[in-house]
Amino acid sequence: MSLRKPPLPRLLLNDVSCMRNAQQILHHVNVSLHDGSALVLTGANGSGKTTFLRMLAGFSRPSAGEILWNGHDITQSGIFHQYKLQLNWLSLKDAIKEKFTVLDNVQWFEVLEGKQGRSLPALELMGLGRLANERPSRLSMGQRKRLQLARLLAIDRPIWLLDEPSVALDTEGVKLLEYIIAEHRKNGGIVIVATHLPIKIEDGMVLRLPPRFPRRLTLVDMLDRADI
Ligand SMILES: Nc1ncnc2c1ncn2[C@@H]1O[C@H](COP(=O)(O)OP(=O)(O)OP(=O)(O)O)[C@@H](O)[C@H]1O
Repeated sequence: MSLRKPPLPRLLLNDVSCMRNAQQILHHVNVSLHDGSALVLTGANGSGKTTFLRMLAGFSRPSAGEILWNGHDITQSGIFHQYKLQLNWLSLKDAIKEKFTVLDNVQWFEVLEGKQGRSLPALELMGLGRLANERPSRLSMGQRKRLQLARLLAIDRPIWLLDEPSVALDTEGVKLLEYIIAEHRKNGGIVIVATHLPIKIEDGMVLRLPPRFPRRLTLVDMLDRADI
């Protein structure tokens, strides 16, 4: 009989709560994530999906509980320094610099990462190869989102925190997003996605955050309940 211990989760949220602006947003969340896994956060507007991602990114600390990376608390400064180098963050703010070309907007992040040669192939995969030398002002909303996805590929860090990554993408763009998420996971990456829109993520865990303030009954709810 083997007495080998099961592997530590790469990321563990242990009874985590989080406040924002003196209000408790997340209550006693428990999640464990191993290499190659995915977590999909859903819930009503204001339920705390972005707060969850911000906390994992280290922008805010848990008010209770702990977040462990490889078994170490990420809020310890020595650990956080290493942990943050594992993160790739895609937010609704696209951080695109208008005075740079499309290619420079990806390459800049790649160079900061000490890497090279990934930016153009990433843009090509995202269907932006022919726009590489244009200014971002030439891009549509969906193309700007594709540029952000190209950055994820060029920077190539293991833990992806994606806030509404499919907003503004067309059907092909969503398929590309699903493809790069699947490939990233095959390579052992972890993906955490906050989304309102359906994205196909095989065997992804789903965490539905409860609404912060239960909404009042609407006329439609009342009619439903009356079964008219
Ligand atoms: N900048 C902020 N400062 C203080 N409180 C905030 C701020 N942004 C959001 N909140 C509070 O945190 C709560 C959770 O917001 P959060 O953005 O995490 O929700 P969400 O689930 O991502 O919403 P959405 O679906 O609208 O993107 C909100 O109800 C709001 O009261």
